[in-house]
Amino acid sequence: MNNFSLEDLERMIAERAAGGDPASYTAKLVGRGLPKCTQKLGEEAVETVIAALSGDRTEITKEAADLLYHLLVVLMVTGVPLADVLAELESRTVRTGLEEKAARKPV
Ligand SMILES: N=c1c2ncn([C@@H]3O[C@H](COP(=O)(O)OP(=O)(O)OP(=O)(O)O)[C@@H](O)[C@H]3O)c2ncn1[C@@H]1O[C@H](COP(=O)(O)O)[C@@H](O)[C@H]1O
Repeated sequence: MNNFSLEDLERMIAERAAGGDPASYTAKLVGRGLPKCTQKLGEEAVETVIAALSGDRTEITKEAADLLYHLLVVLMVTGVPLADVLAELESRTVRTGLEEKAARKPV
């Protein structure tokens, strides 16, 4: 399983969403629109936090997998390729996180 990548999952999500198979969770979720997809992303984020605080590594692993899957769904629905997120992360590697934070424009 070590060859499986987030890019593979991103591709699978796009295929399932486009296919519209009624047996596909992805197609069903995407069909319910962005607000539902983002609601699920938020729920999985909270469940990952709860798992992390419990210290149960099996639960953390499962919740983190749910979180990454739902993040990829939201990226797909909003039209942001995973490659853009990875490029953003790569661009940040030239400086520390605290330097990057200081350089951000105030909101
Ligand atoms: N990685 C995942 C994955 N992770 C989590 N989930 C689904 O996310 C859902 C989260 O569970 P919840 O109980 O929170 O959600 P729910 O109760 O079903 O939804 P709501 O009632 O809240 O709307 C579960 O139904 C999980 O099956 C996933 N569904 C699909 N994938 C991948 O996507 C591929 C395609 O799946 P289908 O689209 O179903 O063909 C699969 O082969 C997997 O590789």
